[in-house]
Amino acid sequence: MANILIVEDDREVANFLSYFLKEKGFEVYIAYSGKGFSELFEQRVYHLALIDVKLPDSSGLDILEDVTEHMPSCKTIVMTGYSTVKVAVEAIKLGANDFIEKPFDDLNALERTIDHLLANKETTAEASIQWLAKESGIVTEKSKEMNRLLTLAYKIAPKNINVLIQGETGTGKELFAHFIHRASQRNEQPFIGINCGALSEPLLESELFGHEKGAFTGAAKERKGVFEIAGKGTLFLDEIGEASMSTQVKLLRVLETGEYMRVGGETVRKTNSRIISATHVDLAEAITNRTFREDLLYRLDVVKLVIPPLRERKDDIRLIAEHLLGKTGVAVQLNEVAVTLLEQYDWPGNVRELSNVIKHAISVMDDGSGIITPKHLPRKILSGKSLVIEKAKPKEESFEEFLIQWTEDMLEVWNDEGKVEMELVLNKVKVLEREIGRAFVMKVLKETVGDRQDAARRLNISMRKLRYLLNEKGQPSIK
Ligand SMILES: Nc1ncnc2c1ncn2[C@@H]1O[C@H](COP(=O)(O)OP(=O)(O)OP(=O)(O)O)[C@@H](O)[C@H]1O
Repeated sequence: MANILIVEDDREVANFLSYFLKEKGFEVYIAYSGKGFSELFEQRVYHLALIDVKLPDSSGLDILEDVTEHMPSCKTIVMTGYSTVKVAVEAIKLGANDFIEKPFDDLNALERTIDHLLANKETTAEASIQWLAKESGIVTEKSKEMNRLLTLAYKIAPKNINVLIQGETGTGKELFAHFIHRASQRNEQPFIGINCGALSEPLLESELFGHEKGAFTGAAKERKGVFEIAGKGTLFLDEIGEASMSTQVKLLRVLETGEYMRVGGETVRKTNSRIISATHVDLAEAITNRTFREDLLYRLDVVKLVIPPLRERKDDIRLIAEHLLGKTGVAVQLNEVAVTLLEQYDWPGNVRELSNVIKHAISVMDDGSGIITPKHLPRKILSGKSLVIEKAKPKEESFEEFLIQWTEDMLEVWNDEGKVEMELVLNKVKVLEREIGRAFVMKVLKETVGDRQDAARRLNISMRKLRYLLNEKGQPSIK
Protein backbone atom coordinates (compact mmCIF):
# COMPACT_ATOMS: atom_id res chain seq x y z
CA MET A 1 0.00 0.00 0.00
CA ALA A 2 1.24 3.45 -0.84
CA ASN A 3 2.87 5.73 1.74
CA ILE A 4 1.54 9.27 1.70
CA LEU A 5 3.32 12.15 3.37
CA ILE A 6 1.27 15.19 4.37
CA VAL A 7 3.22 18.37 5.07
CA GLU A 8 0.74 20.83 6.56
CA ASP A 9 0.90 23.13 9.57
CA ASP A 10 -2.87 23.51 9.92
CA ARG A 11 -3.65 20.54 12.16
CA GLU A 12 -7.30 20.51 11.27
CA VAL A 13 -6.58 20.24 7.55
CA ALA A 14 -3.80 17.69 8.11
CA ASN A 15 -5.95 15.50 10.34
CA PHE A 16 -8.89 15.69 8.00
CA LEU A 17 -6.73 14.65 5.03
CA SER A 18 -5.12 11.92 7.07
CA TYR A 19 -8.51 10.49 8.08
CA PHE A 20 -9.75 10.68 4.50
CA LEU A 21 -6.68 8.94 3.08
CA LYS A 22 -6.48 6.29 5.80
CA GLU A 23 -10.10 5.42 5.05
CA LYS A 24 -8.95 4.71 1.53
CA GLY A 25 -6.36 2.34 2.92
CA PHE A 26 -3.18 4.41 2.57
CA GLU A 27 -0.38 4.61 5.12
CA VAL A 28 -0.33 8.26 6.12
CA TYR A 29 2.44 10.27 7.81
CA ILE A 30 2.06 13.90 8.87
CA ALA A 31 4.72 16.59 9.21
CA TYR A 32 3.43 19.81 10.76
CA SER A 33 6.52 21.85 9.85
CA GLY A 34 9.62 21.91 7.67
CA LYS A 35 11.58 20.38 10.53
CA GLY A 36 9.03 17.59 10.89
CA PHE A 37 9.31 16.98 7.16
CA SER A 38 13.10 16.59 7.32
CA GLU A 39 12.78 13.97 10.03
CA LEU A 40 10.05 11.97 8.32
CA PHE A 41 11.54 12.25 4.84
CA GLU A 42 14.64 10.32 5.97
CA GLN A 43 12.65 7.44 7.34
CA ARG A 44 11.00 5.72 4.38
CA VAL A 45 10.07 5.83 0.71
CA TYR A 46 6.94 7.84 -0.03
CA HIS A 47 4.73 7.43 -3.07
CA LEU A 48 2.94 10.72 -2.75
CA ALA A 49 3.56 13.95 -0.85
CA LEU A 50 0.85 16.56 -0.25
CA ILE A 51 2.66 19.79 0.53
CA ASP A 52 1.24 23.04 1.87
CA VAL A 53 2.98 26.01 0.25
CA LYS A 54 3.00 28.07 3.45
CA LEU A 55 4.71 26.60 6.49
CA PRO A 56 5.84 28.43 9.61
CA ASP A 57 9.51 27.49 9.38
CA SER A 58 10.13 26.83 5.70
CA SER A 59 8.76 27.23 2.20
CA GLY A 60 6.63 24.52 0.64
CA LEU A 61 8.49 25.14 -2.62
CA ASP A 62 11.83 24.25 -0.98
CA ILE A 63 10.28 21.06 0.34
CA LEU A 64 8.91 20.31 -3.11
CA GLU A 65 12.38 20.73 -4.61
CA ASP A 66 13.81 18.45 -1.96
CA VAL A 67 11.29 15.75 -2.78
CA THR A 68 11.62 15.99 -6.57
CA GLU A 69 15.41 15.96 -6.32
CA HIS A 70 15.92 13.24 -3.72
CA MET A 71 12.88 11.04 -4.29
CA PRO A 72 11.93 11.59 -7.94
CA SER A 73 9.53 8.63 -7.93
CA CYS A 74 7.41 10.32 -5.25
CA LYS A 75 4.47 12.17 -6.79
CA THR A 76 3.76 15.64 -5.46
CA ILE A 77 0.64 17.71 -4.96
CA VAL A 78 0.92 21.25 -3.68
CA MET A 79 -1.88 22.64 -1.52
CA THR A 80 -2.73 26.29 -1.66
CA GLY A 81 -5.26 28.92 -0.64
CA TYR A 82 -6.78 31.02 -3.43
CA SER A 83 -4.53 34.00 -2.74
CA THR A 84 -1.48 31.82 -3.30
CA VAL A 85 -2.49 30.32 -6.65
CA LYS A 86 0.48 32.06 -8.28
CA VAL A 87 2.78 30.16 -5.94
CA ALA A 88 1.04 26.94 -6.90
CA VAL A 89 1.74 27.67 -10.54
CA GLU A 90 5.39 28.23 -9.62
CA ALA A 91 5.27 24.81 -7.98
CA ILE A 92 4.00 23.21 -11.19
CA LYS A 93 6.88 24.86 -13.02
CA LEU A 94 9.25 23.39 -10.44
CA GLY A 95 7.91 19.93 -11.16
CA ALA A 96 4.91 19.40 -8.86
CA ASN A 97 2.52 16.93 -10.44
CA ASP A 98 -0.56 18.92 -9.50
CA PHE A 99 -1.99 21.43 -7.11
CA ILE A 100 -5.23 21.64 -5.16
CA GLU A 101 -6.93 24.61 -3.61
CA LYS A 102 -7.99 24.76 0.02
CA PRO A 103 -10.63 24.41 1.31
CA PHE A 104 -11.25 21.14 -0.52
CA ASP A 105 -14.70 21.67 -2.01
CA ASP A 106 -14.62 18.64 -4.21
CA LEU A 107 -13.29 15.57 -2.44
CA ASN A 108 -14.10 13.38 -5.44
CA ALA A 109 -11.76 15.49 -7.57
CA LEU A 110 -9.04 15.15 -4.94
CA GLU A 111 -9.56 11.40 -4.83
CA ARG A 112 -9.39 11.17 -8.63
CA THR A 113 -6.18 13.24 -8.71
CA ILE A 114 -4.54 11.00 -6.12
CA ASP A 115 -5.67 7.76 -7.77
CA HIS A 116 -4.50 9.05 -11.12
CA LEU A 117 -1.04 9.91 -9.84
CA LEU A 118 -0.60 6.72 -7.86
CA ALA A 119 -1.69 4.61 -10.81
CA ASN A 120 1.31 6.13 -12.57
CA LYS A 121 -0.72 7.66 -15.31
CA GLU A 122 1.83 10.38 -16.03
CA THR A 123 2.84 8.69 -19.25
CA THR A 124 -0.79 8.70 -20.31
CA ALA A 125 -0.81 12.43 -19.60
CA GLU A 126 2.21 12.89 -21.83
CA ALA A 127 0.50 11.01 -24.63
CA SER A 128 -2.67 13.09 -24.12
CA ILE A 129 -0.65 16.31 -24.27
CA GLN A 130 0.95 15.28 -27.55
CA TRP A 131 -2.37 14.17 -28.97
CA LEU A 132 -4.16 17.34 -27.95
CA ALA A 133 -1.33 19.57 -29.22
CA LYS A 134 -1.62 17.86 -32.58
CA GLU A 135 -5.39 18.19 -32.56
CA SER A 136 -5.04 21.89 -31.77
CA GLY A 137 -2.64 22.31 -34.70
CA ILE A 138 0.49 22.87 -32.58
CA VAL A 139 3.40 21.13 -34.22
CA THR A 140 6.46 20.74 -32.04
CA GLU A 141 8.80 17.92 -31.40
CA LYS A 142 12.24 19.02 -30.46
CA SER A 143 11.66 22.27 -28.61
CA LYS A 144 12.01 21.59 -24.90
CA GLU A 145 10.53 24.98 -24.08
CA MET A 146 7.41 24.34 -26.17
CA ASN A 147 6.94 20.95 -24.55
CA ARG A 148 7.41 22.48 -21.11
CA LEU A 149 4.80 25.12 -21.93
CA LEU A 150 2.36 22.51 -23.24
CA THR A 151 2.75 20.46 -20.06
CA LEU A 152 2.21 23.52 -17.90
CA ALA A 153 -0.80 24.58 -19.99
CA TYR A 154 -2.26 21.07 -19.74
CA LYS A 155 -1.82 20.92 -15.98
CA ILE A 156 -3.45 24.27 -15.31
CA ALA A 157 -6.18 23.88 -17.95
CA PRO A 158 -8.71 22.19 -15.63
CA LYS A 159 -8.19 24.80 -12.90
CA ASN A 160 -10.35 27.83 -12.70
CA ILE A 161 -7.61 30.35 -13.36
CA ASN A 162 -6.95 32.99 -15.96
CA VAL A 163 -4.04 32.65 -18.34
CA LEU A 164 -2.02 35.27 -20.16
CA ILE A 165 -0.18 34.20 -23.29
CA GLN A 166 2.66 36.41 -24.41
CA GLY A 167 4.56 36.02 -27.64
CA GLU A 168 5.50 37.74 -30.85
CA THR A 169 2.99 37.84 -33.65
CA GLY A 170 2.42 34.48 -35.35
CA THR A 171 3.98 32.36 -32.59
CA GLY A 172 0.78 30.40 -32.03
CA LYS A 173 -0.83 32.19 -29.09
CA GLU A 174 -4.32 31.49 -30.35
CA LEU A 175 -3.50 27.83 -30.89
CA PHE A 176 -2.32 27.62 -27.28
CA ALA A 177 -5.56 29.23 -26.10
CA HIS A 178 -7.49 26.55 -28.01
CA PHE A 179 -5.28 23.86 -26.52
CA ILE A 180 -6.07 25.08 -22.98
CA HIS A 181 -9.77 25.25 -23.73
CA ARG A 182 -9.81 21.74 -25.12
CA ALA A 183 -7.83 20.39 -22.15
CA SER A 184 -10.27 21.96 -19.70
CA GLN A 185 -13.64 20.80 -18.45
CA ARG A 186 -15.12 23.67 -20.41
CA ASN A 187 -14.35 21.95 -23.70
CA GLU A 188 -18.00 21.29 -24.46
CA GLN A 189 -18.78 24.98 -23.99
CA PRO A 190 -18.02 27.74 -26.51
CA PHE A 191 -14.55 29.12 -27.21
CA ILE A 192 -14.91 32.72 -28.31
CA GLY A 193 -12.10 34.93 -29.49
CA ILE A 194 -12.11 38.68 -29.83
CA ASN A 195 -9.33 40.98 -30.99
CA CYS A 196 -9.18 43.98 -28.66
CA GLY A 197 -6.86 45.81 -31.06
CA ALA A 198 -9.13 45.62 -34.07
CA LEU A 199 -12.13 47.53 -32.72
CA SER A 200 -12.79 51.08 -31.58
CA GLU A 201 -13.54 51.53 -27.87
CA PRO A 202 -17.36 51.71 -28.15
CA LEU A 203 -17.48 48.79 -30.55
CA LEU A 204 -15.19 46.66 -28.41
CA GLU A 205 -17.28 47.34 -25.31
CA SER A 206 -20.43 46.47 -27.18
CA GLU A 207 -18.80 43.26 -28.46
CA LEU A 208 -17.63 42.33 -24.97
CA PHE A 209 -20.66 43.20 -22.89
CA GLY A 210 -23.44 43.50 -25.47
CA HIS A 211 -25.80 46.45 -25.75
CA GLU A 212 -29.42 47.31 -25.24
CA LYS A 213 -31.66 48.59 -28.02
CA GLY A 214 -31.03 52.30 -28.56
CA ALA A 215 -27.84 52.33 -26.46
CA PHE A 216 -26.12 54.34 -29.21
CA THR A 217 -26.85 55.50 -32.73
CA GLY A 218 -27.26 52.42 -34.86
CA ALA A 219 -28.12 50.09 -31.98
CA ALA A 220 -31.45 49.17 -33.52
CA LYS A 221 -31.71 45.87 -31.67
CA GLU A 222 -30.40 44.53 -28.38
CA ARG A 223 -27.33 42.37 -28.74
CA LYS A 224 -25.51 39.83 -26.58
CA GLY A 225 -21.83 40.37 -25.89
CA VAL A 226 -19.16 37.68 -25.92
CA PHE A 227 -19.22 37.32 -22.13
CA GLU A 228 -22.84 36.29 -22.46
CA ILE A 229 -22.27 34.08 -25.48
CA ALA A 230 -19.22 32.34 -24.01
CA GLY A 231 -21.22 31.43 -20.90
CA LYS A 232 -19.24 28.82 -19.00
CA GLY A 233 -16.81 28.48 -21.88
CA THR A 234 -13.58 30.30 -22.66
CA LEU A 235 -13.16 33.88 -23.75
CA PHE A 236 -9.97 34.61 -25.67
CA LEU A 237 -9.06 38.29 -25.48
CA ASP A 238 -6.42 38.76 -28.15
CA GLU A 239 -4.16 41.83 -28.08
CA ILE A 240 -5.43 42.77 -24.64
CA GLY A 241 -2.71 45.42 -24.42
CA GLU A 242 -4.59 47.41 -27.05
CA ALA A 243 -7.75 47.82 -24.95
CA SER A 244 -8.35 51.43 -23.89
CA MET A 245 -8.00 52.47 -20.25
CA SER A 246 -11.76 52.82 -19.97
CA THR A 247 -12.36 49.29 -21.30
CA GLN A 248 -9.65 48.00 -18.96
CA VAL A 249 -11.55 49.42 -15.97
CA LYS A 250 -14.69 47.57 -17.08
CA LEU A 251 -12.80 44.35 -17.65
CA LEU A 252 -11.23 44.64 -14.21
CA ARG A 253 -14.67 44.94 -12.67
CA VAL A 254 -15.81 41.76 -14.43
CA LEU A 255 -12.73 39.90 -13.28
CA GLU A 256 -13.12 41.08 -9.70
CA THR A 257 -16.83 40.57 -9.29
CA GLY A 258 -17.87 38.33 -12.17
CA GLU A 259 -20.47 40.99 -12.99
CA TYR A 260 -21.07 43.37 -15.89
CA MET A 261 -23.81 45.34 -17.61
CA ARG A 262 -24.65 45.62 -21.27
CA VAL A 263 -23.86 49.02 -22.82
CA GLY A 264 -26.89 51.20 -22.13
CA GLY A 265 -28.32 48.58 -19.79
CA GLU A 266 -29.07 48.56 -16.09
CA THR A 267 -29.33 44.89 -15.33
CA VAL A 268 -26.31 43.39 -13.63
CA ARG A 269 -25.35 40.15 -15.34
CA LYS A 270 -23.11 37.37 -14.12
CA THR A 271 -20.38 35.63 -16.07
CA ASN A 272 -18.58 32.40 -15.45
CA SER A 273 -16.30 32.45 -18.48
CA ARG A 274 -12.64 31.64 -18.23
CA ILE A 275 -10.42 34.38 -19.59
CA ILE A 276 -7.38 33.63 -21.68
CA SER A 277 -5.75 36.79 -22.91
CA ALA A 278 -2.88 37.29 -25.30
CA THR A 279 -0.43 40.03 -26.01
CA HIS A 280 2.56 40.57 -28.26
CA VAL A 281 3.86 43.33 -26.00
CA ASP A 282 5.34 43.04 -22.55
CA LEU A 283 2.50 44.30 -20.37
CA ALA A 284 4.85 45.01 -17.46
CA GLU A 285 6.46 47.60 -19.71
CA ALA A 286 3.02 48.91 -20.69
CA ILE A 287 2.35 49.46 -16.98
CA THR A 288 5.50 51.55 -16.69
CA ASN A 289 4.34 53.53 -19.71
CA ARG A 290 0.93 53.93 -18.04
CA THR A 291 -0.95 52.33 -20.91
CA PHE A 292 -1.98 49.25 -18.97
CA ARG A 293 -3.46 48.82 -15.49
CA GLU A 294 -1.36 46.89 -13.02
CA ASP A 295 -4.41 45.56 -11.14
CA LEU A 296 -5.82 44.18 -14.39
CA LEU A 297 -2.57 42.46 -15.29
CA TYR A 298 -2.51 40.90 -11.82
CA ARG A 299 -5.93 39.37 -12.51
CA LEU A 300 -5.11 38.24 -16.04
CA ASP A 301 -1.71 36.63 -15.60
CA VAL A 302 -2.32 34.18 -12.79
CA VAL A 303 -0.47 31.94 -15.19
CA LYS A 304 1.74 33.48 -17.85
CA LEU A 305 2.93 31.46 -20.81
CA VAL A 306 5.64 33.06 -22.89
CA ILE A 307 5.74 31.40 -26.32
CA PRO A 308 9.27 31.51 -27.74
CA PRO A 309 9.74 33.03 -31.18
CA LEU A 310 10.36 30.56 -34.00
CA ARG A 311 14.04 31.58 -34.26
CA GLU A 312 14.53 30.18 -30.76
CA ARG A 313 13.16 26.78 -31.76
CA LYS A 314 14.78 26.26 -35.10
CA ASP A 315 14.88 22.50 -34.61
CA ASP A 316 11.12 22.48 -35.13
CA ILE A 317 11.19 24.40 -38.42
CA ARG A 318 11.50 21.35 -40.67
CA LEU A 319 8.57 19.63 -39.00
CA ILE A 320 6.35 22.71 -39.01
CA ALA A 321 7.22 23.43 -42.66
CA GLU A 322 6.31 19.84 -43.61
CA HIS A 323 3.07 20.15 -41.65
CA LEU A 324 2.22 23.40 -43.45
CA LEU A 325 3.01 21.74 -46.79
CA GLY A 326 0.70 18.87 -45.86
CA LYS A 327 -2.06 21.37 -45.11
CA THR A 328 -1.91 22.82 -48.63
CA GLY A 329 -2.90 19.45 -50.03
CA VAL A 330 -0.27 19.73 -52.78
CA ALA A 331 2.13 16.80 -53.06
CA VAL A 332 5.47 18.59 -52.72
CA GLN A 333 8.58 18.17 -50.62
CA LEU A 334 11.36 20.44 -49.43
CA ASN A 335 14.91 19.67 -50.44
CA GLU A 336 17.66 19.72 -47.80
CA VAL A 337 19.22 23.03 -48.83
CA ALA A 338 15.83 24.70 -48.73
CA VAL A 339 15.28 23.32 -45.22
CA THR A 340 18.68 24.60 -44.09
CA LEU A 341 17.87 28.06 -45.45
CA LEU A 342 14.54 28.07 -43.65
CA GLU A 343 16.36 27.11 -40.47
CA GLN A 344 18.80 29.97 -40.88
CA TYR A 345 16.24 32.71 -41.34
CA ASP A 346 15.15 34.76 -38.32
CA TRP A 347 11.35 34.67 -38.83
CA PRO A 348 10.18 38.01 -37.40
CA GLY A 349 6.62 36.96 -38.40
CA ASN A 350 7.15 33.50 -36.88
CA VAL A 351 5.00 30.55 -37.99
CA ARG A 352 2.56 32.75 -39.89
CA GLU A 353 5.47 34.04 -41.98
CA LEU A 354 6.71 30.50 -42.51
CA SER A 355 3.25 29.55 -43.71
CA ASN A 356 3.31 32.45 -46.19
CA VAL A 357 6.75 31.44 -47.45
CA ILE A 358 5.52 27.89 -48.05
CA LYS A 359 2.49 29.20 -49.94
CA HIS A 360 4.77 31.49 -51.95
CA ALA A 361 7.07 28.57 -52.84
CA ILE A 362 4.17 26.47 -54.05
CA SER A 363 2.76 29.33 -56.10
CA VAL A 364 6.04 29.91 -57.96
CA MET A 365 6.73 26.23 -58.65
CA ASP A 366 6.12 25.61 -62.29
CA ASP A 367 8.69 22.91 -63.09
CA GLY A 368 6.50 19.99 -62.04
CA SER A 369 9.33 18.46 -60.01
CA GLY A 370 7.33 18.40 -56.76
CA ILE A 371 10.45 19.56 -54.90
CA ILE A 372 10.87 22.99 -53.32
CA THR A 373 14.43 24.19 -53.80
CA PRO A 374 16.08 27.52 -52.86
CA LYS A 375 15.02 29.08 -56.15
CA HIS A 376 11.40 28.85 -54.99
CA LEU A 377 12.07 30.73 -51.76
CA PRO A 378 11.73 34.52 -51.38
CA ARG A 379 14.88 36.63 -51.58
CA LYS A 380 14.85 37.46 -47.84
CA ILE A 381 15.27 33.76 -47.02
CA LEU A 382 18.15 33.32 -49.46
CA SER A 383 20.09 36.19 -47.91
CA GLY A 384 20.56 34.05 -44.79
CA LYS A 385 22.91 31.85 -46.81
CA SER A 386 26.16 33.15 -45.39
CA LEU A 387 25.10 31.93 -41.98
CA VAL A 388 25.02 28.35 -43.23
CA ILE A 389 28.73 28.40 -43.84
CA GLU A 390 29.43 29.84 -40.38
CA LYS A 391 27.19 27.30 -38.69
CA ALA A 392 29.09 24.49 -40.36
CA LYS A 393 32.15 25.30 -38.23
CA PRO A 394 32.74 22.87 -35.37
CA LYS A 395 31.23 24.37 -32.25
CA GLU A 396 34.18 23.72 -29.94
CA GLU A 397 36.51 25.78 -32.13
CA SER A 398 34.21 28.77 -31.95
CA PHE A 399 33.80 28.72 -28.16
CA GLU A 400 36.44 31.39 -27.56
CA GLU A 401 34.97 33.43 -30.35
CA PHE A 402 31.56 33.07 -28.76
CA LEU A 403 32.86 34.30 -25.39
CA ILE A 404 34.53 37.33 -26.96
CA GLN A 405 31.44 38.11 -29.00
CA TRP A 406 29.20 37.68 -25.96
CA THR A 407 31.33 40.06 -23.88
CA GLU A 408 31.42 42.61 -26.69
CA ASP A 409 27.64 42.45 -27.12
CA MET A 410 27.06 42.83 -23.41
CA LEU A 411 29.46 45.76 -23.12
CA GLU A 412 27.71 47.41 -26.02
CA VAL A 413 24.38 47.20 -24.18
CA TRP A 414 26.09 48.34 -20.95
CA ASN A 415 27.61 51.41 -22.59
CA ASP A 416 24.47 52.26 -24.52
CA GLU A 417 22.95 55.47 -23.16
CA GLY A 418 19.49 54.56 -24.45
CA LYS A 419 16.74 52.35 -23.06
CA VAL A 420 17.86 48.97 -21.76
CA GLU A 421 15.84 45.88 -22.74
CA MET A 422 16.43 43.97 -19.52
CA GLU A 423 14.66 40.84 -20.81
CA LEU A 424 17.13 40.72 -23.69
CA VAL A 425 20.06 41.10 -21.28
CA LEU A 426 18.78 38.26 -19.10
CA ASN A 427 18.20 36.11 -22.17
CA LYS A 428 21.79 36.68 -23.20
CA VAL A 429 22.91 35.56 -19.74
CA LYS A 430 20.90 32.38 -20.17
CA VAL A 431 22.54 31.76 -23.53
CA LEU A 432 25.95 32.20 -21.89
CA GLU A 433 25.11 29.71 -19.16
CA ARG A 434 23.79 27.20 -21.67
CA GLU A 435 26.78 27.44 -23.96
CA ILE A 436 29.35 27.25 -21.17
CA GLY A 437 27.70 24.17 -19.70
CA ARG A 438 27.63 22.43 -23.02
CA ALA A 439 31.14 23.47 -24.07
CA PHE A 440 32.72 22.04 -20.91
CA VAL A 441 30.85 18.78 -21.24
CA MET A 442 31.81 18.46 -24.91
CA LYS A 443 35.46 19.19 -24.11
CA VAL A 444 35.63 16.50 -21.47
CA LEU A 445 33.68 14.06 -23.62
CA LYS A 446 36.37 14.48 -26.24
CA GLU A 447 39.01 13.56 -23.65
CA THR A 448 37.04 10.50 -22.54
CA VAL A 449 36.38 9.50 -26.13
CA GLY A 450 32.65 9.74 -25.52
CA ASP A 451 32.56 7.86 -22.21
CA ARG A 452 29.78 9.76 -20.42
CA GLN A 453 30.27 8.15 -17.03
CA ASP A 454 33.95 9.00 -17.03
CA ALA A 455 33.12 12.55 -18.17
CA ALA A 456 30.58 12.99 -15.36
CA ARG A 457 33.21 11.75 -12.85
CA ARG A 458 35.83 14.15 -14.15
CA LEU A 459 33.39 17.07 -14.00
CA ASN A 460 32.17 15.94 -10.58
CA ILE A 461 28.53 16.02 -11.66
CA SER A 462 25.81 13.38 -11.77
CA MET A 463 24.92 11.60 -15.00
CA ARG A 464 21.56 13.30 -14.80
CA LYS A 465 23.20 16.69 -14.70
CA LEU A 466 25.45 15.76 -17.59
CA ARG A 467 22.48 14.69 -19.67
CA TYR A 468 20.72 17.88 -18.67
CA LEU A 469 23.66 20.01 -19.76
CA LEU A 470 23.88 18.15 -23.04
CA ASN A 471 20.27 17.83 -23.92
CA GLU A 472 18.60 20.77 -22.43
CA LYS A 473 21.44 23.18 -22.55
CA GLY A 474 23.06 21.83 -25.63
CA GLN A 475 21.10 23.17 -28.56
CA PRO A 476 23.52 24.83 -30.97
CA SER A 477 23.09 28.56 -30.90
CA ILE A 478 26.54 29.91 -31.62
CA LYS A 479 26.65 31.08 -35.14
N1 LIG B 1 3.54 25.24 -33.60
C1 LIG B 1 2.79 25.45 -34.70
N2 LIG B 1 2.57 24.45 -35.55
C2 LIG B 1 1.83 24.61 -36.66
N3 LIG B 1 1.25 25.77 -37.01
C3 LIG B 1 1.41 26.81 -36.20
C4 LIG B 1 2.18 26.71 -34.99
N4 LIG B 1 2.18 27.89 -34.39
C5 LIG B 1 1.45 28.71 -35.16
N5 LIG B 1 0.98 28.07 -36.24
C6 LIG B 1 0.17 28.65 -37.35
O1 LIG B 1 0.65 30.00 -37.53
C7 LIG B 1 -0.43 30.90 -37.70
C8 LIG B 1 -0.42 31.93 -36.58
O2 LIG B 1 -0.79 31.29 -35.35
P1 LIG B 1 -1.67 32.06 -34.26
O3 LIG B 1 -2.74 32.86 -34.90
O4 LIG B 1 -2.07 31.09 -33.21
O5 LIG B 1 -0.54 33.04 -33.72
P2 LIG B 1 -0.70 34.28 -32.77
O6 LIG B 1 0.51 34.31 -31.93
O7 LIG B 1 -2.03 34.23 -32.07
O8 LIG B 1 -0.66 35.48 -33.82
P3 LIG B 1 -1.09 37.02 -33.61
O9 LIG B 1 -0.29 37.58 -32.50
O10 LIG B 1 -0.73 37.65 -34.91
O11 LIG B 1 -2.57 37.01 -33.33
C9 LIG B 1 -1.69 30.06 -37.74
O12 LIG B 1 -2.00 29.77 -39.06
C10 LIG B 1 -1.31 28.80 -36.99
O13 LIG B 1 -2.06 27.70 -37.42
